[in-house]
Amino acid sequence: MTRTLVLMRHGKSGYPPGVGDHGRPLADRGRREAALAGRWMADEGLRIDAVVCSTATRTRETLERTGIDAPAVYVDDIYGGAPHEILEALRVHAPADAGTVMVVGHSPGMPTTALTLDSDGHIERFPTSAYAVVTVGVPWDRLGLDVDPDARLVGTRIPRE
Ligand SMILES: O=C(O)[C@H](O)COP(=O)(O)O
Repeated sequence: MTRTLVLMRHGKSGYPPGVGDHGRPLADRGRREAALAGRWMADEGLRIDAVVCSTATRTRETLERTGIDAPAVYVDDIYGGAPHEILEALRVHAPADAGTVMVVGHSPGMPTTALTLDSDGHIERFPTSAYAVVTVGVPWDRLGLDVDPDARLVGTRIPRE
């Protein structure tokens, strides 16, 4: 089975006074671009089977705005997570039979995870709402272990009007 991993950074966020980092919401632009990302994914034929999302408000809101209604789990380790934590979350939470899994997280976690999986990959920039598409050649529960993931960074998309 070909597995595809979509690593998405949350949309542009706001900084309302008195709201801690974890609770910060999206800005209007972030809401629009997250919705656009959902449309771009659909247009390129990405049908998401399962989602692993950071617990931060801005990532939850990003997922909601994409319109993707696949089953989602919310994992605190994605918030501020390094690649090994993100891969561990996938090992634990990605359903074995899911063909395409999306992680909604942060920078630098999302782009560095893509480059950890494909060390020959290249990412010039990864602004808010960007997503990377990575094919993976091993079951989800082997990611991040001492196993070649046989992964390829297919590309990065930056949804903008
Ligand atoms: O992805 C990120 O850069 C962090 O979550 C910080 O978010 P921000 O850039 O919206 O402040």
